[in-house]
Formats: sequence, C-alpha cells, structure tokens
Amino acid sequence: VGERRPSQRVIQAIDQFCRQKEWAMNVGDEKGMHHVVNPATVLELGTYCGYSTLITLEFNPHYAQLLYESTESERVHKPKRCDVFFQVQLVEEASGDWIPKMRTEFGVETFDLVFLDHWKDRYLPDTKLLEDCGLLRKGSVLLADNVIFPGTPEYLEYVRSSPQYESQYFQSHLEYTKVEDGLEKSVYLD
Ligand SMILES: O=C(CSCCNC(=O)c1cc(-c2ccc(F)cc2)cc(O)c1O)c1ccc(O)c(O)c1
Ligand SMILES: [Mg+2]
Repeated sequence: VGERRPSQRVIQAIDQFCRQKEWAMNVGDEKGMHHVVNPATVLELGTYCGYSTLITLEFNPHYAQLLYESTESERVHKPKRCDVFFQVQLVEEASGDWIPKMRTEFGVETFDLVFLDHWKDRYLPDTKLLEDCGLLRKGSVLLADNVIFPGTPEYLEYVRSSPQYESQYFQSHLEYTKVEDGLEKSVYLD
C-alpha cells in the first residue's frame, strides 16, 4: 500500500497517542467522516487540534495554536483574524459571531458540508443561523459529532422532526472508548 501522506501520518500518530497514552476529544478513527460525500466547501465548528480540519472556526486560541503547529502547509497571512493554509482558513472567533460574516469575509455562497463538533448547546442555534444567513443549499450536509455523548438532544429533535432535513444516525462509539456515541448526518432539503 502506498506511503501515507504526511497529514495521514499525523492523524495516525494522534489516534495512537489518544488510545494508548491520553484521551482527547478528536472525532477519532472509528466515527471518522468517511461516509460523507466528497465536499468542496466545508465549515467545521470546533477545531480542537485540527484532527478533522478543513475550513474551521475556533475561538479558543490554545486550540487554534495547535492547528498552526500541526498544519504542514506554508501559512499565507490574510486579515489579522484569520490565516490561510492553502485549503484551510482558520478564524479564532466564536461561531455565532462569524457565521453571519461568512459571505462577506470569505466569499462563501453556501456550504457543501458543515461539521458540528463544538459546544453541544451551540449546534441548534448555529444551525438556525446558517439557515437564516442562506448558507445552506439543497443537498448541504450537516454532520454532527457527539449526538449521543455528551449529547445534543435539542439539535437531534430539530433535525429529525424538521421537514427541511433528511436525517440519518451512524452509530459508533465515543472516540477511543466503548461508550455509545455517533454521528448524525442531516441533508438540507430546502
Ligand atoms: O471548540 C469549541 C469548544 S471546545 C470543543 C467542543 N467539543 C467538546 O466539548 C467535546 C467533548 C467530548 C467529551 C466531553 C466529556 C466527556 F466525558 C467525554 C467526551 C467529546 C467530543 O467529541 C467533543 O467534541 C468551540 C466552542 C464555541 C465556538 O463558537 C467554537 O467556534 C468552538
Ligand atoms: Mg466531538
């Protein structure tokens, strides 16, 4: 099998460390995101150490620094609040403050995929904000981590009962443990 890309080797090292030495709240190698179609424009809410990063919002400067250090790409400086790493744009601000600025600051029309993995009580308000700002289109995918543990009951209720979404639960385990958790994949029907 071909040599793993550097980013795959970093992910593999993180998983091995978190399984053997110290747990961490990455989405992990079991849940992963492999069942989601190959998106072009992705928003990740909650970067942590950049394990699953593409275009990502992180308000915690410590976690943001972890991404700077773990991202191999040459940094291209953009406005002071965000750095561009080729395909990765990092914003060190709270999701609720920045979602309304996505179009003006990044020229985003709509997102193909939004990966929700930040504060669990922000999943629902930020989803409604994405809808209200017109950042979802027919076929946009919301992929939410931790819908069972720590749990996001209000968000689950919303996406499963709303006629605007087609939702599917992918049962798995909380990263690096045997505790049940899973990903909820919700397709926006518009
Ligand atoms: O990133 C953040 C907040 S910290 C990370 C959230 N993630 C979690 O809390 C998280 C926690 C657990 C977990 C917790 C307790 C346990 F006993 C076991 C597991 C697991 C996960 O997979 C997680 O993702 C952010 C907040 C606001 C913003 O507006 C923004 O843009 C970003
Ligand atoms: Mg998570």
